[in-house]
Amino acid sequence: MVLKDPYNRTVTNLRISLTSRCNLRCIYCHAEGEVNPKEQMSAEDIAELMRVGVQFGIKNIKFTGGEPLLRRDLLDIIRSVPPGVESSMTTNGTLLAAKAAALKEAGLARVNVSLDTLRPERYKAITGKDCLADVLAGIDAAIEVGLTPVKLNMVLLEGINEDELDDFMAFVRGKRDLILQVIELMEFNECKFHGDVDSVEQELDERATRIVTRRMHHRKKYCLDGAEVEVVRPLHNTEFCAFCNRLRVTSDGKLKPCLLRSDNLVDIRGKHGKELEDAFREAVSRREPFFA
Ligand SMILES: Nc1nc2c(ncn2[C@@H]2O[C@H](COP(=O)(O)OP(=O)(O)OP(=O)(O)O)[C@@H](O)[C@H]2O)c(=O)[nH]1
Ligand SMILES: C[S@@+](CC[C@H](N)C(=O)[O-])C[C@H]1O[C@@H](n2cnc3c(N)ncnc32)[C@H](O)[C@@H]1O
Ligand code: SF4
Ligand code: SF4
Repeated sequence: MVLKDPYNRTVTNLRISLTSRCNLRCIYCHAEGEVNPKEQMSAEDIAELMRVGVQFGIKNIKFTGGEPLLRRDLLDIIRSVPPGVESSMTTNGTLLAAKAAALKEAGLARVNVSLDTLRPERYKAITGKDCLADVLAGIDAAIEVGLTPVKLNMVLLEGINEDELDDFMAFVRGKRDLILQVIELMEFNECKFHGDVDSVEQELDERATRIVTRRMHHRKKYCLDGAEVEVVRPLHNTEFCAFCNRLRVTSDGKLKPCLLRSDNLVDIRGKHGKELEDAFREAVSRREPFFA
């Protein structure tokens, strides 16, 4: 049975934050909208939640965080993804090189790797750590073992990386396993680097030989000069929200109907069986498009 929210949006995608911990300190991080989590869901509870999700029509599961690769029981969690469900992970990639093969073997389908710059000094300025080379090695390893397509998540930051768009396109050009995602900054903690996504879209519109609209969020995917570029543009975008099919789960065990709200969470700590199913239904019933 597939659940629909009061706005007729089906929920097919579960986005699970596995930890609030991270080994980087990105200047813009929204931490998936989590506010001071104090506990962490166990692998068993996550497995039960995924089973309930599948009962209600979940087809895709995204693991995120914090940094999901910091979870020691990550492979157990991936192995417990119910059959028939596509699982993917969004990671900063710093620890990916050594773990890519095991992730693939455990059943993970693909990864998105956050990479806002191809220049080491900028990487350090954005994330607080001088480890761009590790991320690049992680991307190579992910492609090598088939965690593909690998999406490179580049958050557009005014005065920081807007001039690197062509470099990124050159980086993904001709590589069928790499897709560039240009992401609009969602401002949290008064981060003031909102890049000009309008101009990027305009340029891509002019240069693209093919434009595809994805079902999810009605995101646009541009094909140009052998490069694939997806634009994630959530702010004040009523279409993005109208086609939102995801339910989030915070690392401390709360169902979160919208990334940008924290006033309508459904606590699932200590809930199992029928109680958990009811909580899942309740969270879906609380979903509202943020930009309407
Ligand atoms: N506002 C908003 N932003 C989202 C939503 N889903 C993803 N994002 C943002 O989109 C960017 C990319 O997120 P990822 O975790 O890499 O996943 P994705 O691209 O959404 O998913 P896939 O295309 O399935 O890999 C991040 O900046 C997320 O914060 C959403 O439902 N609402
Ligand atoms: C919160 S991170 C968690 C997973 C992992 N640590 C990583 O960085 O990929 C998930 C994604 O959200 C993006 N993100 C974080 N803060 C954001 C913001 N304020 N606006 C837009 N995207 C953001 C990151 O670039 C990353 O691609
Ligand atoms: S690596 Fe991910 S979770 Fe960590 S600070 Fe950067 S965006 Fe946030
Ligand atoms: S802002 Fe909320 S409703 Fe809109 S796409 Fe994101 S999670 Fe969905």
